[in-house]
Amino acid sequence: MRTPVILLACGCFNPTTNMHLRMFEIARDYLHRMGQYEVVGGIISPVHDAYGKKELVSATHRLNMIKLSLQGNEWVKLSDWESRQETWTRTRQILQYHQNQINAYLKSENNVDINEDELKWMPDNISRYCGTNQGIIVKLLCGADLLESFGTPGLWADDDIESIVGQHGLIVITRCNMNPTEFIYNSDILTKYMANITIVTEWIRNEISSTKIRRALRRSESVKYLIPDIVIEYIHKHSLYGSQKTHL
Ligand SMILES: Nc1ncnc2c1ncn2[C@@H]1O[C@H](COP(=O)(O)OP(=O)(O)OP(=O)(O)O)[C@@H](O)[C@H]1O
Ligand SMILES: O=C(O)c1ccc[n+]([C@@H]2O[C@H](COP(=O)([O-])O)[C@@H](O)[C@H]2O)c1
Repeated sequence: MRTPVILLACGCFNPTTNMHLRMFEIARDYLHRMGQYEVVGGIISPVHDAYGKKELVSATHRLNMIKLSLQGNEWVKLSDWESRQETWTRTRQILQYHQNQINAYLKSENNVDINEDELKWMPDNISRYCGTNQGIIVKLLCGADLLESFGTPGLWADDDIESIVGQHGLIVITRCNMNPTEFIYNSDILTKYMANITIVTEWIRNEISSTKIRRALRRSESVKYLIPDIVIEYIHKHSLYGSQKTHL
């Protein structure tokens, strides 16, 4: 029997690129074909403004751009829980919060204890799992750069890495010039929990990143087909990233 899982991607999404959306599709496709997991849904959790990364536009804009990007997408939902907290929250807590809410919902009688706001990011078909006594695991979906950031001294707590990989698990999408398999080999904690890490190879290599999109926008270069048209229009309308509307 397949283990039901939900894929949660965290990050800045500054702005959303087509690669963020593709990441969910190739992960779901690969996991279905491998047969171990059943992907119940996907969640995007944009980072809090207090994360304070250079050039980060407000969470309000980033949430709006994700909402626009997800129009017509039936299985990936936006969660604003992280951005509504008082300050930046560590990824371990974000995974735990969403997993606890989902499993509490599945166990609760008539779902009386669940706040309506929390339902917005839950997969539409979640009630199928009510009464099955089958817990749902929320896994962290990320690119290989996020995995490699585990090795940045002082950035992640060892306990958190152990909990994220041991209790949730990782689905890692390969990125240009990165070797996640070697990175795992070099880490004792990651090697210990290797069975909980799935590497998905993006064979159609690309170097799309939000950094390059912001750079192009600043220089008034076209970003069409790299991010959704509707997001480009939003960026121009709100003059984000130093963009000036020369063309779509
Ligand atoms: N081209 C890509 N290939 C694989 N994963 C990607 C790609 N772009 C983004 N991701 C993943 O999407 C998640 C959210 O990414 P994030 O918002 O940090 O995007 P980014 O493009 O890496 O941003 P920035 O360039 O601003 O650092 C991360 O796990 C990141 O690894
Ligand atoms: O939980 C942690 O300790 C932790 C440490 C560093 C980064 N993160 C998360 O990882 C994501 C990094 O995004 P970025 O754009 O800086 O690559 C973002 O969602 C952060 O909240 C999380």
